[in-house]
Amino acid sequence: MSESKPRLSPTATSFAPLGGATTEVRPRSNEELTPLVDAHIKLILSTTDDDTTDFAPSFDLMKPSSDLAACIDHTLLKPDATPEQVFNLVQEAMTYGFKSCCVNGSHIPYVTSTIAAANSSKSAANVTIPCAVIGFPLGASATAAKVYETTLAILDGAREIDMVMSIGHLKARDYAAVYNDIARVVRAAKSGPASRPATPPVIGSNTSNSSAPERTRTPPTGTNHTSVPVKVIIETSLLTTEEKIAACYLASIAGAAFVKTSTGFGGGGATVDDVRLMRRTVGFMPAVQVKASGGIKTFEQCVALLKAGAHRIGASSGVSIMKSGDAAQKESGETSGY
Ligand SMILES: O=C[C@H](O)COP(=O)(O)O
Repeated sequence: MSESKPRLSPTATSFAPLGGATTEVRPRSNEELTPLVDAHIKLILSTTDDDTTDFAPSFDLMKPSSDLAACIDHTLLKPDATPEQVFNLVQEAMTYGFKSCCVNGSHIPYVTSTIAAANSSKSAANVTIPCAVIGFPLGASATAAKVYETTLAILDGAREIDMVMSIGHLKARDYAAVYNDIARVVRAAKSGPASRPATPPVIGSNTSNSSAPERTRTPPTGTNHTSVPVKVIIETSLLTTEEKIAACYLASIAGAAFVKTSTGFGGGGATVDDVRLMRRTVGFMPAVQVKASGGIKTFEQCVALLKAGAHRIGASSGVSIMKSGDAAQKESGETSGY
């Protein structure tokens, strides 16, 4: 996606990320964070987005393409998702070239091994990677639980992490809790396998998945990553405008690679206005990207959200998005072949 210049011109020193390298996490206090958050809210609200110029991705948005597919996280997060449905998700992702398969942690080993098996039988490796949701869908888990969930998912092959922030602490303006929660997950994702805690002891054979094959948590090949990007889901449908700005600002300075609109389970999904606001809010740190997710069903929705500033799309309807775009092209006489 072509990176347009940040639309804001904050003084770098006033918004420099806190805490230096995000591999260290010095807990932050509300005394430190509240003035910074309030200043950013004021800045964003004062720069009305009268500039509605669209962001132009570096690829043609007139028809579905492999470039569009590479922006889509093909997602299956339903509580009743079966291994067969996960298998189909992976096949679809590899067929269309979607960026990732986004699933709950218990499905990560299966996604990892299914992609690896496909790659071993193909000359060209698939672009699709495993992506795990963490603290999903409520974000109300203890930080230590999110950290451990992150560690296990990466040991099982996850190459991206989509965490849900602590929404209640944000609404209580406990910015330290929100920041520290995100920063500790980011550190766990950046710290690399060597410093990850040992795998948990297997407690007896009467585990809830006793029918599941015994799994030894030795990192699958290719997971020797020292830096797995973390996306922070802020759940826009539950937030005011000021809270959306605060959440994106805190996620950015805590080391997030993306800010993401929705879980898809919070009663609302991605909107053009929210994506535009989020893109402006993180503009002071151009490396931070925006993911739109929740309720995205058509090619046209994807185009509108990408033009509003989204870098990535999360959707359980990836195949119909690609096909709906193709149908539109057929009507106009061109096809993309999907
Ligand atoms: O990206 C995560 C969302 O759960 C996808 O939501 P969706 O099922 O409405 O596409």
